[in-house]
Amino acid sequence: MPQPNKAMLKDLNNTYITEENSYDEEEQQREHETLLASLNDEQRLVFGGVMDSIECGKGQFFFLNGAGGTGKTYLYQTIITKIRSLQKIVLPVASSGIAALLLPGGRTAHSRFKIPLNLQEHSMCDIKPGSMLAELLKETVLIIWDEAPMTHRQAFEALDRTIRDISSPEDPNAANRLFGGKTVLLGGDFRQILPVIAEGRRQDTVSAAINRSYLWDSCKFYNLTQNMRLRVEEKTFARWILQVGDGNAAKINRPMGSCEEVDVIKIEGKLMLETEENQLERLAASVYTDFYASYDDREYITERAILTPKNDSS
Ligand SMILES: Nc1ncnc2c1ncn2[C@@H]1O[C@H](COP(=O)(O)OP(=O)(O)OP(=O)(O)O)[C@@H](O)[C@H]1O
Repeated sequence: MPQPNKAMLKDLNNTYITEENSYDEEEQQREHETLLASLNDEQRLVFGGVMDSIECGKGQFFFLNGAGGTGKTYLYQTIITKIRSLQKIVLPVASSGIAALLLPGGRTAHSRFKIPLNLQEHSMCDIKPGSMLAELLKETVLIIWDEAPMTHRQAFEALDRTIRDISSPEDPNAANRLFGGKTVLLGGDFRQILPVIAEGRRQDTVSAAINRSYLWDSCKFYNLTQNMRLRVEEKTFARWILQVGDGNAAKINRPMGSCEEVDVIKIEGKLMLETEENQLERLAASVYTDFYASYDDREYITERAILTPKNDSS
């Protein structure tokens, strides 16, 4: 009887790798074909670029830029199902738990890569060479990281150093390649939330963003521009959000002589919670209705969130 080789036995004992290899190839292939058939030209271009980088071992670093509704998640799903149908490993992560739940098999980046909470300029992830997680990373052909603009650049840099470090004993070239030669696809929208620096100034936020990293010089940039949402009210809302992000939304005129630097924009009444008192309690009660009856319902929790971009509740 043929004996399994050592590398195969090692993989079988690695629960992380076993878990990632447990997808049904045929089911993934079917799902992939359905998604692929409806990709628009912009999405197709990105799909081709990412697959080419993986298949030819180019190890490219990509950024997928696109406003809400332009089909980033849809495209990630198309790529993920393709890779899993080939019995290869892709690790989809997101900066926030909510976005991670939208990716099949997704996790938050901090939990997946053991990124330290107190990042410094030369931090590394807490992944020991030879550990199960290190072996999983070595086997991974693609990392997808959604909502990248809201994570501090030092988190990506820590992951870059860590993958080079754990891969280089077996592959000396890995030490000189971005992410040790792995293909990495970041995505998101710079108009949305940028890294939150507690009590930071504007320039602190700007210098923490991924586009200020040494990694950015090697990044291939893709843009999705077509809004793929079908419902009219969703399209209208998406258009308004885009105007807010671009600074073009209708503003409320400032009083004559005001030296205030920030603009005040008009928000439709139906999006407002009109209340003078107990504003935080009212907000929480309105977003999390029936919280105690529903807090352990995955769908209920996935569908709602309160964002506070300035890390300031007052
Ligand atoms: N090529 C496509 N064919 C059919 N439907 C699509 C396609 N691309 C996206 N969609 C649909 O459009 C809607 C928005 O897409 P998706 O959620 O992927 O956008 P997104 O860029 O991830 O948005 P957000 O940043 O708000 O999460 C979804 O309902 C999705 O199923």
